[in-house]
Amino acid sequence: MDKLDRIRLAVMEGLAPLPTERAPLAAAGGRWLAHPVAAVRPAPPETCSAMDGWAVRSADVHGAARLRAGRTIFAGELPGAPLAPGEAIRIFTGAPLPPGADAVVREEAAREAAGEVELRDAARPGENVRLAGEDVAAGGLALDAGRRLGPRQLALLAAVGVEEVQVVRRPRVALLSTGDEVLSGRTPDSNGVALAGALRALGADVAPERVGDDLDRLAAALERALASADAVVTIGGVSVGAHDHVRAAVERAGGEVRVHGVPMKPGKPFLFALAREKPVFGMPGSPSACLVAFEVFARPALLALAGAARRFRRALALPLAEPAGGRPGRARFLWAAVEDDGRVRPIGRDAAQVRGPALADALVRLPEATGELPAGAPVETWLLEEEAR
Ligand SMILES: Nc1nc2c(c(=O)[nH]1)N[C@H]1C(S)=C(S)[C@@H](COP(=O)(O)OP(=O)(O)OC[C@H]3O[C@@H](n4cnc5c(N)ncnc54)[C@H](O)[C@@H]3O)O[C@H]1N2
Ligand code: MOO
Repeated sequence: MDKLDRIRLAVMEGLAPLPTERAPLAAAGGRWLAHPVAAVRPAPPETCSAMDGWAVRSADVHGAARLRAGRTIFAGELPGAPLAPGEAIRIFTGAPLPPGADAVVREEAAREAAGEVELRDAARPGENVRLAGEDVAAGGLALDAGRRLGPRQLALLAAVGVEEVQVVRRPRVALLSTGDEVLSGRTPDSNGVALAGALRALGADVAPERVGDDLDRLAAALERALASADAVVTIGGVSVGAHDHVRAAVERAGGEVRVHGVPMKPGKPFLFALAREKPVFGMPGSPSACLVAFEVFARPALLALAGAARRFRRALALPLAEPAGGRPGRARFLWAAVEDDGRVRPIGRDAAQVRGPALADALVRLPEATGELPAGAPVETWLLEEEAR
């Protein structure tokens, strides 16, 4: 673990999930489960056919066989009376297996004529049969606490009869874009756009605001933010310029600055504080630095508040498509495209760029001990999955 990892863990330390609430499935999408959820019903709900064909007793079909053709069972019907020895019942995919049947012979391997069915091959016990609960058993664990409920997870819960879940409340995040140039619009608030979207993609309710380079105004805005939000994210004003008031405003609000300045590029001036027991993330103003610092520190910490078990991006070791490096002694982050052959190609490196973040599929992290790396060297690659919002 390097210095940066220790700081990341220190930022997350003590950030517990927010209170929980009950939600019907229809309102639970995008939230994180507060508790493990057990299946109310099994999936599949009943032992059923996996094919259109004929339900049989496998003992009747040791090889090619001729059986009496019985009734038909469709999906949604009751299984009805047991299958008699020497009988085959026409059955469709998803229809419940009649008692006594233990295999289904596919339509294509059977021929029906004059009230009889001719079966070409032997039927093995269990063939083309799905057992009730073989996917998820009733009462068994459906999803664990800390799982995000996306469409596929909601589908699983719906399938096993869960109608309501206990989820962590949505974080309320105040987003303060600072700077006279941003307030006036001379510099577009591109970081505000990026972070509002990134926060909403985490399920947060976002309250964005712009504040000029005025310590009193900034301190007042921060006070209001701390009164109403679970967390505050500020943008700009955290380095050493004459107008960099974020630290002073945090201290005026009684905040305790835990981190200010981190061994990485870009994103070096990042600030983390606790004020009224709420986390305050001070992001650098330079666009690439702002988004890197968000990825490295704020996103995992906010995921902890939101109740997520998985807080870090999935990281793979992928080979560099071209040489890359930096000054040893601090971690270096590069926006990168993942090419079709699985190599990663860095895009730009200036701390003020907006192009790299927009075109990247991944963020590459070069460790602090690394200097220049040749093409082909494996590098830690954080995959940035699409988060539409
Ligand atoms: N003498 C020094 N100068 C700087 C240092 C340093 O250590 N010594 N650090 C540099 C580093 S590293 C970074 S990163 C930047 C970040 O500084 P701040 O966080 O104080 O950001 P600002 O000065 O307020 O703004 C920097 C830059 O970003 C633009 N900006 C600000 N907010 C937004 C926004 N919401 N959307 C888009 N762009 C924004 C702002 O206009 C400036 O151009 O400091 C270096 N300087
Ligand atoms: O780290 Mo600043 O974060 O590069 O320009």
